[in-house]
Formats: sequence, C-alpha cells, structure tokens
Amino acid sequence: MAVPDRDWPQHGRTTAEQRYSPLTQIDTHTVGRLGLAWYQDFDTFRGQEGTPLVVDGVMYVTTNWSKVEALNAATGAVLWRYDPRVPGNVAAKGCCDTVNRGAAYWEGRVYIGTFDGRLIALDARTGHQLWSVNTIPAEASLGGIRSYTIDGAPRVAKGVVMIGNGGAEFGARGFVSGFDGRTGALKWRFYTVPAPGNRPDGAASDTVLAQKAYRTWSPTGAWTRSGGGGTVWDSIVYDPQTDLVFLGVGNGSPWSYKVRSNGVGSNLFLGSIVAIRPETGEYVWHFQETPMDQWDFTASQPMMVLDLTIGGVRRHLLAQAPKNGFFYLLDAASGEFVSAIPYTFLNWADGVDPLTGRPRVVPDALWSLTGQTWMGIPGSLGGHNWAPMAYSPRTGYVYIPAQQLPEPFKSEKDFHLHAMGVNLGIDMAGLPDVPAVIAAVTSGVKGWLEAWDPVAGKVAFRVEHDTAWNGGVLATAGDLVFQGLATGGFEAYNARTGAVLYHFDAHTGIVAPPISYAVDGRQYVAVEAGWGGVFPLMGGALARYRNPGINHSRLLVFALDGHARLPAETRTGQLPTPITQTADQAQVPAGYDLYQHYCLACHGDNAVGGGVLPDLRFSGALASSDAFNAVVARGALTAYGMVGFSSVLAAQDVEKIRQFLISRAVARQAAETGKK
Ligand SMILES: O=C(O)c1cc(C(=O)O)c2c(n1)C(=O)C(=O)c1cc(C(=O)O)[nH]c1-2
Ligand SMILES: [Ca+2]
Repeated sequence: MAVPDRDWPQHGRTTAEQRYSPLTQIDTHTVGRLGLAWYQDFDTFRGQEGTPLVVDGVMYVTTNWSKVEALNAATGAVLWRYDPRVPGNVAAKGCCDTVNRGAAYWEGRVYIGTFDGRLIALDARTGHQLWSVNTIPAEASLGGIRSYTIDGAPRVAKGVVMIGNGGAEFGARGFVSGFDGRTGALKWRFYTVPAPGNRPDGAASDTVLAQKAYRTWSPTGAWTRSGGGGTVWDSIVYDPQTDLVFLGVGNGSPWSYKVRSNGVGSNLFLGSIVAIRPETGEYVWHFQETPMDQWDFTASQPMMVLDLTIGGVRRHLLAQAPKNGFFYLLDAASGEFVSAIPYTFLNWADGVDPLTGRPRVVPDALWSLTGQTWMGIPGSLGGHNWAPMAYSPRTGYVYIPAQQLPEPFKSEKDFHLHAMGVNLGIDMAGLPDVPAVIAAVTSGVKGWLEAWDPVAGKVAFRVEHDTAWNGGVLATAGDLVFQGLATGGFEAYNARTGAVLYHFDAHTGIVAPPISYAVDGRQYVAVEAGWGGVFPLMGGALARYRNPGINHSRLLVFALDGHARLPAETRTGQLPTPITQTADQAQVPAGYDLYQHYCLACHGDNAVGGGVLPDLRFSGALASSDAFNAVVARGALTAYGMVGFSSVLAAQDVEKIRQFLISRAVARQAAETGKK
C-alpha cells in the first residue's frame, strides 16, 4: 500500500525502512528558516529512543517505561495518554534502561511492547486498550533465571503482529512471537537458538533448529542453562515483495564462547539475519554475520531494503550495518551473500570469505579461548548500534550513525551463573580513576555521521562528532540529513556534502531518530530528545567525558519559521551532598567488585554516572548505613526502577558497596575542591 508523502506510519516510514521522507518544503535553501515550532516535556528524566508515528495528522509517541501518547501532530495538543503501568522492579531485568523504540500502527490500532513483556493493542482514536497478551511463556523464564524485556517496536505484516525481546546479557533464549492483530491470539513462535538436548518446542522453529542449529552448539556448554542468547531485541523488517520477515538475531549468552559452548561450533542463529514467513513463522533462509560470538556482536541493528544496481544488475537487497563493523548486502529473496565491507575500522577479522561472507576471525580476537586480554574494535557497543540509519534514493547514500568505542575483553575468573546482575563471563574491571588514563582511553572514542555508498562499497564523506553514541538519522527529499547529537545539538546536514546547514541547542543529549511529516501543507521534523540507552548507563567516565549536561526528556518539533523557545536551563543536576565520612579501606576492594557486578550496568563504571540515572557519589543515602540498606537491599525506591538486592546481596555485601561508594564520593569531593 502506498504511503502518503505526509505520513510516517511505520517505524522506518515504509516497509523498506529507509527512513526517507519525500517532503521538500524544508530543503537546502529554506533550512535556514527552520525553528522550533513546539515542544512537549515528558514525565521522566530517563532516556528516549522512540520513533514517533504520524498517521493523518495524529502523532503516536512512545516514551520510557513503555508509555504511549497521541498528539495533534500540528499543534502538540494531547489527544490521549496510555500508561501500561510497568512495575518498577523490572528495570533491573534489562541491560539498557527502560527505553522504548516505538509503536506499530495497523487498521486503526496502535501496538506497543512493554518492558515487562506484554504486547498491547490500543484503539488509535481513543487510546483504549483492545487486548493485552503476555508474550513470555512461563517455561521460557526457567523459574525466573532468565530475563526477558521488550523495548523494540512491534512489526505488523499480513495482519500478524510480531515482537521479540531482550535479555541475552543476563540469561535468555531468544524467540519471536506472531499474534493475530485483531484478537491477540498467538499464531506462532520462532526460537532463534535450540533447546538443550535438541528438544522440540512445538514451535515454528522446531525443524530448522533440529536440522541446522543444534549441531553448531556443544551439547554441554553453559548455554544449556543460560539459554544461549540470540534475542531479537530490535530490528524486525517485513518486505512485501518477497513476503519475508527478517529477524535481526542478537548475541550469545553468556558472552564467553568458551563457557557458553566449550569453544566449539558457530552457534546458530546467533549474530544472524533469519528470514521467515509472516503468517506461519516458517523458516526460509539465514545468514550468520558473526559465528562464535564473544563480543556481543548482535545482528539486531536496523535493516533496510534497497533496490540497487550492482555490477550492472538490478538487485533487491537487504542492507545492515551491524555492531561487528561490516556493511552487509544480501539478496532479500534468497539470503545469498552479496558483500561485506568494513564501514568503520575493525580489528577482530581481516575480511570475509568472498564466496560465503564468513568472517576470517583474527586468532587473538578469540579472547575466551586464548585466555588473554583482547582490545577489540568495535567493542561490545558496536561500530553502529540501534540508532537507525537512513537512505536517500536521491544521493544513493546510506547515512550511518557510526562510532568507535574500543573495549578490552578478558575472561572472568570462576564464572558461575547467578540470578540478578549480568552473566557475561567477562572480567568487569573498569577504568581507573586516573584523569590521564581516562583522557587516553577517551581519545579512542569517536562518533561520526557516515555517508556510505553501498554500490561503490566505500565512504562518500564523514561528519565528525565530538563523541560516540549519537542519534538516529533521517534523510529527506530536500537533500537534508537530520541527526541529534550526544552532546546536545540537533543538526541538519547537506545530504551531498555533509555541510552543517542548521544547528539547534537541545540542552540535552539526543539518541532517538528524527522523523518528518506534513499537516495542512506544513512540513515538520520531530525528534524525542533525552540522553539514554546503554552507553550513558554503564559508560561511566567515558559517557560523561564530553557530555556533562543535564538530561531532559522532551519531544521537539521543528518547522519553517518556528519561533518557540525552550525554557532557560535552571537545573544544575545532582547537588553534591558533602561527605564527612572516610571509607573503611579494608572493605573498598570487595565493594568495588560487587559494585561492578551488580550496580555498574545502571550507575556507571567505577561509580561515575553517565548523566541519566543517579551518580551514587552524590547520594545522600551514603551517610547512613540504614538508609543505604533500605534502598539497596530492601528496595525502598523500587517504584522508580531501583530494585532491592537482598536476595543476592547479604547485609555485609551492601555495606562493602557503601564503603566503596564513600571512597568514590570522597575522591570526587577532593577533586572538586582541588579545582577551586
Ligand atoms: O542481547 C540483548 O538481549 C540486548 C538487548 C538490548 C535491549 O533490549 O535494549 C540491547 C543489547 N542487547 C545490546 O547489546 C546493546 O548494545 C543495546 C543497546 C541498547 C540501548 O537501548 O541503548 N539496548 C541494547
Ligand atoms: Ca546484547
């Protein structure tokens, strides 16, 4: 069905997922007149990753904690709001904040996946709930050992609503479910990795897992308990021309290939794109980008469908720039390998087999087998993560929000699976608190907008940014490319040259992708502002380094001659609570280890907050072991997403963490005083 130029009805606007708007009112000549038309504050300071949808002048926005709102897309007037009331205690079941990347729209219904695993259909006119299903079958959670959350957007094809989930950093066995869009009845499930002992699940994946996947795993690896991973936590694309649904399958669980699969097998379908039929979930083809995953190299990054002339032949292709650093082109109908060319510097492989596309992995990169530390580029956050890329058929370029975040990979001593906290099998030692070391490591951290020529297989131009983890991208027929930045800018670039044509100070880091739409002949560009996602949560000093600002979560909508203004910045962030205690040094090293295991994922490496969730060096609760225990052990702040850890941390452990944090607070205070 043709999509009207004015609308943005699907995640990537059309089924091709190119994030290209044909609107031209805002172009290279008029963009100088761009301004903020209106904005709306969200109800949280957490991060925002959503792509709004626009259908017939109504905008459907999803926000953190899986909330939805419908707005008049011209004025911002709220038509309805929907809160699925996700319980705060599930925040700790996800790696990367309680974000949400968007809704799906189909025949007057809005579909949303919730962080606690539900799929909900709403009446698009009223916001009333039509149905709600729990997408996580009881047996999948293995008595609570495994962790499932939803933050990706559902996908609708032929009346079937499909959704996956996240959790491979904790313990999960990836699967995607298809539900009847009208009734919510389950139609099929497709598991992306086998069950221990090759047991059938009674699912659409049974045959292919038995025939192709089971023998690619060691029958006795830790995957038999942790689930193996392979979560489909973001990209699911439907191509009507081939009638195929493409699943972007994630990384292994635990990360360590040695622990997970005794260091044998390619572990299908980890790091793969799997093509299935929408109505049945029937397997059609797969392509594995990263065999033997041990770098968190997911193939879950956004995919798009492109028709390109390669070597004189017109081809219908699937394109992806996954974490592993190669830009892939596959034949959309058959999955046949076309090309894989590095879109960024990478050191884990020295190329791919030209016939099969299988990477030639550098032996030293297999850190879980060598027992040595591997300095990997890309690191686990990838050369490109979930922030969507865009394609302009006018320029022929794919615009990739690319980055470089090197990362040391080293085996954890004495790995064992545990409930709560991440299960990676990797040494969690982080950055030392030494400014020169932080500066040196940060010098390797880079982010840029890359115009990639997929036909020539090379970079056309790059726009260098100040740091990594920048926003998703929009391309328009006005020959503009829009992108929000980690450092708080919202930019428009000339799509042919990369020249900056417009800059707006958003007062906050932006990671979400912009969209464009029109109402009554006026073109708008909208983006959800709000610094967030995994990097600011766990990145610590690296995430803070060039982004010392305060987080704001709000929807920004731009148009020609817009004259709205953001309120002046009055928040100063967390107020330092003067710390008078000195840490019990004997407890600090053990407190550090516990912190890195249980707390780092949200509060940042070495207790440096990355700008979204509280930086615990400022916490008033540090002064009292009772208060600290009430929060950390007994869960006094559970409603806000800070669960109690009493099931895994004894009172002495909690006290060790407190002593470690006091030592960090004292160091921060000393550094501040030294500066004055
Ligand atoms: O393996 C998984 O199940 C899983 C889930 C998610 C998620 O659900 O957000 C992310 C990742 N992995 C991941 O590897 C990753 O880099 C990542 C970044 C983000 C984010 O929202 O910033 N989520 C996720
Ligand atoms: Ca992952």
